[in-house]
Amino acid sequence: MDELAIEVHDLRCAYGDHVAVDRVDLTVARGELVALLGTNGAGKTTMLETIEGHRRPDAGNVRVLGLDPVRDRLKMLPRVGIMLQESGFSGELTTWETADLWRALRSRGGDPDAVLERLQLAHRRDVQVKQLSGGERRRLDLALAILGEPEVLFLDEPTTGLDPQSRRRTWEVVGALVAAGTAVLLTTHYLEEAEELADRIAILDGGRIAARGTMAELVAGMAATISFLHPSGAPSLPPLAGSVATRHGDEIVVTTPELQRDLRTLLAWADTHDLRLQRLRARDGSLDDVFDAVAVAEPVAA
Ligand SMILES: Nc1ncnc2c1ncn2[C@@H]1O[C@H](COP(=O)(O)OP(=O)(O)OP(=O)(O)O)[C@@H](O)[C@H]1O
Repeated sequence: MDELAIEVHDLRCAYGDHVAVDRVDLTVARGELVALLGTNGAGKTTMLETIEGHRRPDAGNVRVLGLDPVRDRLKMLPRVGIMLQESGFSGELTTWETADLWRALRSRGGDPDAVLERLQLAHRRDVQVKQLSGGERRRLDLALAILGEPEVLFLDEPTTGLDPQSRRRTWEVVGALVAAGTAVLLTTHYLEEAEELADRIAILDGGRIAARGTMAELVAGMAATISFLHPSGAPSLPPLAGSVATRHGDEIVVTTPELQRDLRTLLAWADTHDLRLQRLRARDGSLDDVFDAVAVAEPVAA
């Protein structure tokens, strides 16, 4: 069995003269979740639509389960689940009728009641879709995408509009599918969603992959920071070799390659001078920092 469920090689997609996806490579293995992040207009949706077979690439190669998503569409569809940003289901049908219709259309099998139970929609099975709340509809979208346990799952911003509890429940369901061997390609604007779920992360910017790797690999190059309110009348800071201290209003921010060493030095300095460091915070580099670095590096139009 092919270990790679999704293979994208040298993909290029353009709208007229505008290149939306520019020579991108990406793979997702079975049992792996890859999160595609990016600024607005970075090309995530275009890329996802092309991998799903809704658009033909202008150049490059896409394979899903070894199949060409456009040419072999009918063979591919029963084996994949797709959760779009907006679903176009009739509001007149009930939740259960929608799931049952979807099962018949996708000829993929699966038990509508089981999947509704899994997404905590069993109590809403006989309610018309138009009467569901926004969050319930989003959960129904996911229920339909995972009906019949697809081998590959595409999730386009799956938790937008969900409350924290529903979001966590969604993460549990997706995590269980990945553990059972499903390959998942996810786009999201929630960095904590990528941190929670992704085995690997790719950050798209202006149609190109600007950064990629595991969470650990991505944040490895990011400096840690220590911040605190500058105590009034405090003497100058102790020497912190290789670190940079800046002042933002009343706050001191130390950017450091040696978090533990500098924190120890600063606490000793505060003890010696009998200072209280208010709003003291120390943290490692984060995905936000990686994302900011990508966004900041964006060329400014002349
Ligand atoms: N139908 C279209 N015709 C022309 N340009 C388009 C079309 N759809 C998208 N674009 C452009 O292609 C680029 C990529 O858009 P895309 O929707 O793929 O980005 P995205 O990363 O999904 O953005 P968002 O996070 O805002 O949803 C953008 O510059 C967008 O304006």
